[in-house]
Amino acid sequence: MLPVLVANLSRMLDLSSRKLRRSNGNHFFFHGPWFLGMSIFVTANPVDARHLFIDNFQNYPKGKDFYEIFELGGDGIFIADGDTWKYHRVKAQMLMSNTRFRVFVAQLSRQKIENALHPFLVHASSQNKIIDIQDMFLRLSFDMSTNFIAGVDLGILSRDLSENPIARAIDEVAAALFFRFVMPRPWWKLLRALSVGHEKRMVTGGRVLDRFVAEVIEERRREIIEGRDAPPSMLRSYMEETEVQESYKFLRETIINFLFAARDTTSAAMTWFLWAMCRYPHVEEKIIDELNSISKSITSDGLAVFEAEQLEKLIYFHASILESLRLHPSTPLNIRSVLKPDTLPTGVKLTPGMKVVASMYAMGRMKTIWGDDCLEFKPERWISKEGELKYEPSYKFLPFHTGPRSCLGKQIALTQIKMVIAAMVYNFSFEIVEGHVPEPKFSFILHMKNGLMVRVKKR
Ligand code: HEM
Repeated sequence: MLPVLVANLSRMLDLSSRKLRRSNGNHFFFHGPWFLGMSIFVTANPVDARHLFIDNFQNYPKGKDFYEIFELGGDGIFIADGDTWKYHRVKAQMLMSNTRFRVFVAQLSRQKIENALHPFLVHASSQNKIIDIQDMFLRLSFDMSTNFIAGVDLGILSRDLSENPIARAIDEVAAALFFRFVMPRPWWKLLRALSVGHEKRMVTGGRVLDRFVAEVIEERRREIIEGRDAPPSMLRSYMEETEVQESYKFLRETIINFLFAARDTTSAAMTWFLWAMCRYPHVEEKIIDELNSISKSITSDGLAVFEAEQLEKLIYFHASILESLRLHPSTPLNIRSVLKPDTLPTGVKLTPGMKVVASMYAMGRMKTIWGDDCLEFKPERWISKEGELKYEPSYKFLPFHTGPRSCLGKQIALTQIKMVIAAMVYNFSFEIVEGHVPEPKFSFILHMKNGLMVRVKKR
């Protein structure tokens, strides 16, 4: 069974979605070889999701295996369970729901659009260059995230697209984490003991990240001691609180967990959305019409930039982003452990030691949830007859997860996606290079396997 699984990894999302669509109850069990004791319950059923993530959420923690796989992130919000998780969650929630913080993130996004994104696209357009827009979004999203999380701008999105050691370390660590996730535990443990392959890169990448984190914490500490002004950031705000001032461990875990939570998710969402704009020009046209109805400022380059609060008014644009996330959720799978024996409302019995996987990718493609046209890209499905946004329960639409562990960065991510995409499609047109077929890649994040190669033209 396992060699078949490994050989089909790249097609795993589509294969499992097909199986989920055909299975009674839209769920199934996957049993690995007996000697691994692997028993996984895979579901795309909203009734299961509601029970697992909301009603009996305490029984489905991330678990010990998850903790071991993601050891680099320590006890951070993304990894921890119980009281440690709650502590991180309460602190982060307070900061991220603060209006001043949200306004600051929007201002920062605007600066990045004007100073990095627009110059990059103007240059690419004037040179008639083919660009990998996935790589561009990863760079932009990394710059934006390090800025609001740690207060540093690494300037990774630049004209020359030079390689950055910190971004490379994150990529290598993420690939190694995924390798651990899909390989039997004894296998990756052996590679770790031998310090070879992904495991070796995990160690070297981890060191680069730790050095980066140590430097930014030291820099913020000096700013505070010397009474220097600095733009607000998560790190600075935490360090100004006496309670956590000295806890290096807490600050380190916050930076690492938030970098992993924010960078790839947001950039993957932007990449699939831009792909949708190229693939469905009638949707793009409607979005541009909507953008024409709100106020904008014109930069010295003669390019339009939109403010977050203006973009909030646009229903069709918002609906299109939800539609893109429905078909291409940034995190395609969500994994949990089983603490105590439990019976789901659908009658399935789960026992401790099993793993539970909810496929957001499959859920977005279920006729039982979205109707016969579930595979079509139709922003209209999110809009009522009265022209308002339709409410869909979060356990049915899981790209930002649901329940007590739902995404804390949802509003920030939506703001960034809207500001960036508006500044792109209003000023530039994009065309996918002929013969380039974007394909989902099977990993924690729904990246495109071969990037998204496009030509860009100034409108
Ligand atoms: C389009 C962009 C994003 C998507 C689709 C997304 C999606 C998700 C999902 C599915 C989870 C649940 C993961 C799990 O339980 O295993 C999650 C958790 C989380 N997200 Fe996001 N996210 C996005 C952007 C962001 C950003 C920009 C931030 C930070 C500013 C962020 C911060 C977090 C945090 C801290 C958690 C952990 C919550 C907890 O466990 O209590 N996310 N996100």
